[in-house]
Formats: sequence, C-alpha cells, structure tokens
Amino acid sequence: MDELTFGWEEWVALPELGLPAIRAKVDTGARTSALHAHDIETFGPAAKPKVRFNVHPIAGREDIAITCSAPLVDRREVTSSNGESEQRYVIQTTLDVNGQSWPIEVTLTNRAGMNSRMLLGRQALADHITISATERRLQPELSYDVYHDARVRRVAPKRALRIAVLSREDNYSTRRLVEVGEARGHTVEVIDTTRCYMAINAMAPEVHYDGKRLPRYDAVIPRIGASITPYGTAVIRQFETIGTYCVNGSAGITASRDKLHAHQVLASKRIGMPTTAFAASPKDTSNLMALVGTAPLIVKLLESTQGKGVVLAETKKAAESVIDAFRGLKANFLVQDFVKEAAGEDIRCLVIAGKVVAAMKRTGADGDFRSNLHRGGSAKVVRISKEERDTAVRAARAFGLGKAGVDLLRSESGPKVLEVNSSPGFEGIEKATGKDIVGKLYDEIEARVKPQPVRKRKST
Ligand SMILES: Nc1ncnc2c1ncn2[C@@H]1O[C@H](COP(=O)(O)OP(=O)(O)OP(=O)(O)O)[C@@H](O)[C@H]1O
Ligand SMILES: [Mg+2]
Ligand SMILES: [Mg+2]
Repeated sequence: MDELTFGWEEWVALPELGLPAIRAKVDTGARTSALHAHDIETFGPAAKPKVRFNVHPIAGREDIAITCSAPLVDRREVTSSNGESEQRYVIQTTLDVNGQSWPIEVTLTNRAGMNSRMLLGRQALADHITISATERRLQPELSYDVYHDARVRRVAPKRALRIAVLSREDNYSTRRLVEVGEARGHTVEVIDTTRCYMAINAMAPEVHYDGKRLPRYDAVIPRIGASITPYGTAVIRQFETIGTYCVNGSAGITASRDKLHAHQVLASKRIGMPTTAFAASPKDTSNLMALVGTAPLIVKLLESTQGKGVVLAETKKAAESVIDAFRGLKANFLVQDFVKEAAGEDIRCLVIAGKVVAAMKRTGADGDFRSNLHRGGSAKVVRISKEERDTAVRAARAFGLGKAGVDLLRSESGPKVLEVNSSPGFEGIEKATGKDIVGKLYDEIEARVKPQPVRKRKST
C-alpha cells in the first residue's frame, strides 16, 4: 500500500456501513477505533451474532441517521480517555481513504461526551500511515452531500436486516421466508401473532413478546390467518404506529378479508367483479336474488377460505334453501352471479410491489366448480393478458397490499376479481411456475428499508 500521511483529523469512508463520508479524529492514545453510535442492539443467531446501530454522520445534524449493521467480533472492556471504563461491542469493517482500503476494528459507543463521530486508534493506523500531529485534513476532502440526495440510496450497503414474520404456522411459506431471508444475510424471526401483547400508549407504543419488549424490526411480514384477523391486524397496527415497515398494512388486510367489504373497495375503483349482492333480512331474499340474475347462483360466506363456504345453487329454489340455511346459522354471506364460462378455472396472480410476479391457472377437481388447490384442484403456469395483469395490479393497489394473491375469473366480459388474499401461499405458485417469489419479496423489502434521502434544510 502507498504511504499516507494523516493529520490529527481526516475524512474517511466506511462503505460497508453505508457511511461514505465521515470526519475522524486520530487518537494514537487509543488502541481500537471508536464510532459514536445510538440504539445499539445485537441480533441474529448466537453462533453468528450481528449488531445494528444508528449513526448521525454529521455533527449537529441529528435528523440524519444512517442505520448500520455489522458482524459482531467481540465485546470488550474499554477505558476511555476520561478514565471511565465500559463494555463495548466491537465490529470489523473496512476503512477507505484516498483509494486505499483496509480492515479495521471499531468499538461502538454512545457516550454523550464523545463530540467527534469517530476516533481512529493505533490498530487502524496501519504501517503505511505516518502521523503529522500538528496538521489536519491532509487526505482528499469528502462531501456530506452524499447524505442529502438520492446518492445515499446507492451507497447504502446491503445491510443485514432484522425481519419479523408474523405467523402461527410452520408451513412451506413460513419456512421459505426464513430460509431465503437468512440466505441473504438477514435475521428472520417467526413470531406467533397471538402471543404478541401491547402497551397502547401515545408516547411510547410497544409490542411485547414472551416477557420482553420486541426489538425494532426493519420490516414485518404479516401472515395473518383468517381466524385471527382482528387481533392480528391490531398487532400490525401497533407496528405501524412505531413506524415499522409492514409489507401489508392492517387496513388493507382488514378490508380484503371481508368479501363484502372487499367487493365494495373493488367497485369503488371500478375493478371488474361478478355481480354481487347482499341483504340482512330474510324478507329480502327473493329480491336479493333478482338483483344478481337468474340461477345458477353462487352463495358465499363472507369469511370463506379454501373454498369451504362457497356453494353453487343450480336453481332458484336451491339458492333460497342455502340462504335460509346460512341465515339459520347466523352466518354472513353474499350472493353472486355464477360465471359459468370460467368452467371451474380461476387465475391466481401473485402481485408483489405493484407487479404481477407469477400467475397460475387453477383447475378444479373433476366435477367441482371451485378451483381451490385445497379442494384437490391442480395448477399450471399461465400467460395472462395485459388487461388481466392491470386488473390484478389495480386490485392489490386498491388495498395497499405489498404482497397479494389476486384471484380472477376469465369471463366473457373480461377479467373479474373474486378476491384479494393478503397472505397468499407460496408453495402452489412457486411449484407451478418455478419462480422464486419469496426472493422477489425480499428484493422489495431491501429496496424499501434503504435509507431515504434527506431533504436539505433551508438555511435561514
Ligand atoms: N361467482 C363465481 N363464479 C364462478 N366460480 C366461482 C365464483 N365464485 C367462486 N367461484 C369458484 O370457487 C372458488 C372459491 O371461491 P373464493 O375464492 O371466492 O372462495 P375462498 O373460500 O375465499 O377461497 P380461497 O380464499 O381459498 O381462494 C374460486 O376459486 C372459483 O373457482
Ligand atoms: Mg379467500
Ligand atoms: Mg379464492
């Protein structure tokens, strides 16, 4: 390496931490370098622990915070210049100066007394560095502008994220979310939604789990089962209040879960769907059926899943008796035009971040008008038309869902949306299409939790 001369203060970069410019003081009295960090928190498996923390790279600009993560290499007792000793986490990272880079160890400290962002200790001042103690900034100047504009997005490293999957099930989808996330270096924790409990507090809303407050997650992936929608969405709402990025929001999950509510949302966006009607009073049954059209009709429970509450009534009489039966059970239902030409097939479009990333055609088991895979249907990859693609994207957007399974019927008058699932299973569609859908979901999460550019403050 070329010889470098350092004064008592220099511009350096820590690219792996997403800190492209920071001023560091040279401190030959210290062995290890130190970084002024906040919200220091360890995470990840015990065998490969990581630490994450926030750095305000610019002194006096506490509004600019960069979230960093790094592998944890040690925990050490460090005695600072004022003689006090504290336990500090030690990370390893790369130091960049004037086109050269070398590995250094850095301790993390959030002592208020430390007024420089970074101290460079002897270990970082490698053999090729000479110190000229009375001079400063002998190396090329760097600019803090990188923290102000869109460039900060590009310089941000693929930092390890801490992600929670809210799920009560150990199934293919949950396992894939853990495997794929961990293969990308993230830490993915599966959290039983119903075991989360909350302190609802205007100043410091929190989510607790198993006796402890949950840490700050970079992202929450909700996989809320239909049986716990109200509680599950309350947990998500709490994360939203804290400011955690949730792939699917609580409002969108709630609206899409209730088929009636969902159809009203779709209709308000003029998205095609089968003619649908509902009524509360038994006195209105025959008028209700007249609104939808002639038999055969579909009668559907509002909170059906896996096709369990979907009935095809071949005649008016049959429809009436199904409606009577549902009413007798105090079940909420809707009546829908039967889209015959769909012929027991529907199209599942998987929408991630406003794009259809995969589509499959599901065909019902012999003699079943329902195409659900859980009912013995089979799935094949399918090419969808532009109209179908647009419809699926608009349907997911109508509920603000970052991931959604949009089910369409192919009808004579174009695509008709049957429902929007906020926790679509990944197994059927990954197997049918051979696509890495979970990977696409992580692409989106990684893009979303990158530091946002900071707007320049107007000078007054
Ligand atoms: N109006 C309709 N016309 C024709 N077929 C329909 C209609 N409604 C539902 N089906 C068929 O029944 C299946 C199940 O309906 P739907 O998706 O509404 O119920 P579900 O219980 O929510 O199922 P899941 O959530 O598991 O997909 C559909 O995939 C479709 O094949
Ligand atoms: Mg459904
Ligand atoms: Mg469905």
